[in-house]
Amino acid sequence: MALQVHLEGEQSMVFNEHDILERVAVDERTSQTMLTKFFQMNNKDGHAKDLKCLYKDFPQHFVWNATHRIWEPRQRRSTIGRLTAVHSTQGEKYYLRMLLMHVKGPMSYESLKHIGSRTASTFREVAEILGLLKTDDSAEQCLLEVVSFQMPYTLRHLFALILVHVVPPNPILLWQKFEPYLSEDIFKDKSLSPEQTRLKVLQLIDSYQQYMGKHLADFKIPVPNTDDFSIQRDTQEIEAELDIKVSTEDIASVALLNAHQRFVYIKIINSIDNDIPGAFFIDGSGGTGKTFLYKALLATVRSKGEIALATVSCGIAASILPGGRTAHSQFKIPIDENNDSGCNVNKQSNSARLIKQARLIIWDEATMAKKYAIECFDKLLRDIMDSDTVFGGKVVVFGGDFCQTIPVVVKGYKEDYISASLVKSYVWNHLEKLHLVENMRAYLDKPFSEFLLSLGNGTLPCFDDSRIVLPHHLTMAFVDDQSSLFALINSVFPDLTAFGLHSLHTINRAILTTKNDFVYEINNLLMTQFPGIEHRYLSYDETIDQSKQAEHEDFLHSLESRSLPTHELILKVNSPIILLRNLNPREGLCNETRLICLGVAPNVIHALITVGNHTGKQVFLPKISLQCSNSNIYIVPFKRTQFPIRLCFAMTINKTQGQTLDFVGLYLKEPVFGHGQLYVALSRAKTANDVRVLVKPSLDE
Ligand SMILES: Nc1ncnc2c1ncn2[C@@H]1O[C@H](COP(=O)(O)OP(=O)(O)OP(=O)(O)O)[C@@H](O)[C@H]1O
Repeated sequence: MALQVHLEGEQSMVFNEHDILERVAVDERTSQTMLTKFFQMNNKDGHAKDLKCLYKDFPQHFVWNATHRIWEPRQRRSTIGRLTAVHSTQGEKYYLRMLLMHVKGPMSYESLKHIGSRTASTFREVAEILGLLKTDDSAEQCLLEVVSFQMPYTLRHLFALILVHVVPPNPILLWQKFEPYLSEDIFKDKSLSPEQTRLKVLQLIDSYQQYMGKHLADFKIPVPNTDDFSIQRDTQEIEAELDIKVSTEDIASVALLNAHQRFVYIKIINSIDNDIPGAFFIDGSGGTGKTFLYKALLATVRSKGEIALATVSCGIAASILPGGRTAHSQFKIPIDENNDSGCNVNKQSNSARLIKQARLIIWDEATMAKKYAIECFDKLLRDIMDSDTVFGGKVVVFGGDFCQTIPVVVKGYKEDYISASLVKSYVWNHLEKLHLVENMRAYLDKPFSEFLLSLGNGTLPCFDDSRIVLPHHLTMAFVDDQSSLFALINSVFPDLTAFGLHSLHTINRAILTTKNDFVYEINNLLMTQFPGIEHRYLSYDETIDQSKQAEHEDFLHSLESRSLPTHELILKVNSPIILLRNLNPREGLCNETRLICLGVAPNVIHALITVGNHTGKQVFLPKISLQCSNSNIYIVPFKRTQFPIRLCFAMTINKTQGQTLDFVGLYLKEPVFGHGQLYVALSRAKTANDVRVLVKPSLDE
């Protein structure tokens, strides 16, 4: 059903040739339109008031009587409403349409201009305040909102992040405007001249950007032309590695290694100490202490003042290891595997020097990497080391668990997954296989640990070829969709106010499920119960080809993808959120990092990191433009400007790989479909008491 859109007093009116125009103009009946009557209904009609719906959804509940020009309650058949198209050149009418698409239950044209305590003078202004328009000053607004926190260290990180991910139109102006705030703490050092202070601040920002693959010069920010700056640039990558703090806990972990871990540890350290080339693969199922062992190895090498590179196939696991980075960013492996140019590391570069100096290179979750990436890495090392030996004769340690997730091949079959994986590479036969077998995560619960082992190895008895029976004490009885889901929610989150205490025990609980649709359903449900005031953020969506914008705008807002934030993001202070992009893995901001939302402002979110090595760190997140990595899945390629986050009371199973959770609620509305998904989900818990599984029986059961 087409719904009229017009500015106040600018509706089309139908009248007869002989009608007297003065009368027509004041005739209430002919001047009423679907839109003016929609406003009236929201004012006066009890049902419409309760519904408080969007204009486009109104025809689902009311039907337009064209003769009497009134909305009447709908008796039958639901209809989908569509607002008539308005081109962006039509100014205020275009912005009015935009607001009608997003503001629920408006009572008049005027009411659309009220936002909280403010009254805007135009619809455009309202659209801008609601974040529906892309503004050139969003980076500046974001920094201004953070300035009041007086945290120059965090502000510098945000500034670096904004330059790389927000790409403001005039970085130099931004620098000039915020230099005093960015320098506040360093300025207090009276031993530094103003020039030296500026140099130091710029060096710091430049060094943060380096891990995002950029430098200040890329943004034309004038860097002092001093030797200090270029020397620092030349050595900063190596110095940053040497500066990684070795925690006393990681040093102490060497003494705690179990017999298998110790065997592997000694073997690897022996290779390093005696300069013996070594290429190892540590195979261990979930919880057998691979990460614990890597930390012990890294601490041992680094505490001797030597370089150990910690890399991982995925962002979140990188943030768990001290100094961890994704292997793709550390070794500059091309994303496109058809690109045969190899790793983008120049043999004379600082990155190559760093790799050459490294005494140990770890690549965790190598089972998730495609064989081509590991082969690129092998070629890079041979080139840098001028050697024909595998991995250039360096000590390289891969690790992973083939029972968990293996490489993702879009729309691929089982054979495609296997043929893309490390085991099918020429490299595989060169790796010395070392095994960890004792489940240290579930060591307090032996029967649970043994159950996980059989599940991972595929040795549990199956019926109907593929189904297994879960032990009774892990499952919850299914009554009906709603009450069973509420029971699961209550067992995982018995007290939602506990999030406000920022206790890690509360934050480290999650409902895991198989599909994003179920994730949205649970997150939305929990958000309605979560205490606090709702803050609503709407994304700005734009087609890459701008000529298609007007035609597709409504459609773009409705698009969902697992790698994109939603068009409408509802947040409350203290709600748990998850990051959707690798903003700066070195600083703990990875795809899948979980955080707590500490505060909200129109252009920035203040949050606390709750997983990995950066737990407890406060960060600020800007809105960024995100393009879906595979635009082909949409009819029209487009970008979405939104905070790169989602709620994470519930998550898909894959998002928790490598993590230990204090409580796992597994919601199986339909059977698990991916390789090792059930195993990954259950093996996040330490004991059987920390798991509850809700399985919805299939219709034939
Ligand atoms: N030797 C040990 N002594 C004490 N605790 C240990 C030991 N080894 C591992 N752990 C603990 O067991 C848990 C699981 O270990 P870890 O995360 O290293 O396993 P993992 O093999 O990396 O698991 P996943 O494959 O699921 O990522 C962690 O809480 C870790 O601290």
